[in-house]
Amino acid sequence: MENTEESLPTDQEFHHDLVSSLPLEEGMSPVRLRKYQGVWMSEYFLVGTMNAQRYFKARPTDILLASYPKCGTTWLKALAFATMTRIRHSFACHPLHRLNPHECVPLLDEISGSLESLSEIDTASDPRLISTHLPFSLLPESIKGCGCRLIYVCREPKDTLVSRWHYHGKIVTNMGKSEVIPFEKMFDMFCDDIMPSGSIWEHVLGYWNEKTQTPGRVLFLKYEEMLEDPMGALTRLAEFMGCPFTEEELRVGVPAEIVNLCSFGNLRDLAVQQNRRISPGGIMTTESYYRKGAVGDWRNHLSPEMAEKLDQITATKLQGTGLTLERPVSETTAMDA
Ligand SMILES: Nc1ncnc2c1ncn2[C@@H]1O[C@H](COP(=O)(O)OS(=O)(=O)O)[C@@H](OP(=O)(O)O)[C@H]1O
Repeated sequence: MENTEESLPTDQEFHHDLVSSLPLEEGMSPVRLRKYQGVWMSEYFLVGTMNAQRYFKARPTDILLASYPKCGTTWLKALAFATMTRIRHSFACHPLHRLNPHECVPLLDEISGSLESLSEIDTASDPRLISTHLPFSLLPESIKGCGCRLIYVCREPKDTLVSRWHYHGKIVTNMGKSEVIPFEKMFDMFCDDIMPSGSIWEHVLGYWNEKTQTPGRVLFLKYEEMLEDPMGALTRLAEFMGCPFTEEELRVGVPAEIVNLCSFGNLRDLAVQQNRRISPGGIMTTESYYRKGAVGDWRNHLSPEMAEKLDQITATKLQGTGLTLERPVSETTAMDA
């Protein structure tokens, strides 16, 4: 039979077919994982990822906020958005009072898999603030090649795992399911790199390698250091984004206003008051992104043996790279910071 234009699969159908042909892991139900280009990924984000890889056109002026899930993405988005748009928005009626930070910075690998979100990014004016959970290896070639700036936030793996497990519990509840994966099982999957966005160690190292190979391109932030010195982190962020605070802004306390606006306590209270469902896919509620905002909660979940095993993996994977994801010295909470 002759192929007419109608009978050819669209890119979207092609991508959906491709997703269902990929290796499947259902141990993290209801989140289904598929192995794509060597990385376990949440199935929800795969069509969006493929669309981004195929169609996204990066610009040298773009600023990409990248992170492994549960490492401080929400906070980084809030800080970067408030910093970049500070001339436009007064603190009294700031968009962050009514919007979740995830609604202020678009996700490149958008869950919907439609091209709408990509075209919205495409038409945005410079400089564009965009976010992703993709590992560096899966980024669209246009991002890898265009020299745009990357801001990466990383977090100590044991606390990241604990945060992920609690978040997963919320996904299960919000989807009306009852079975939460036992912590021990998620621990094993985490050690074996079978997590959404793949291995935390490969993820961090992908961006770390880019930082060492292309000086000046990547700002590397650590969640624990941000908690200890939020003002210091904000100062570095603003300088890296090309909009350092002026003498006058310092004098009238603009950085402190931004730190307070984006603080865990403030954003969590706003989210709890709103209590509404938001993207991705309307599964999560506004408050789902705020839990403890603390360092060291792994002590309440991991046995000494489990902690030792994860620390060993971290030490082995990062050996010789110059990067550390060390145990934090002090146990700062976001509420204190
Ligand atoms: N403003 C602010 N300050 C400090 N800490 C914050 C903030 N916002 C979110 N959080 C804490 O970050 C954890 C969620 O990580 P992410 O934002 O990366 O999650 S996500 O990937 O976007 O779903 C999660 O950590 P845990 O509390 O350990 O679960 C959140 O509580």
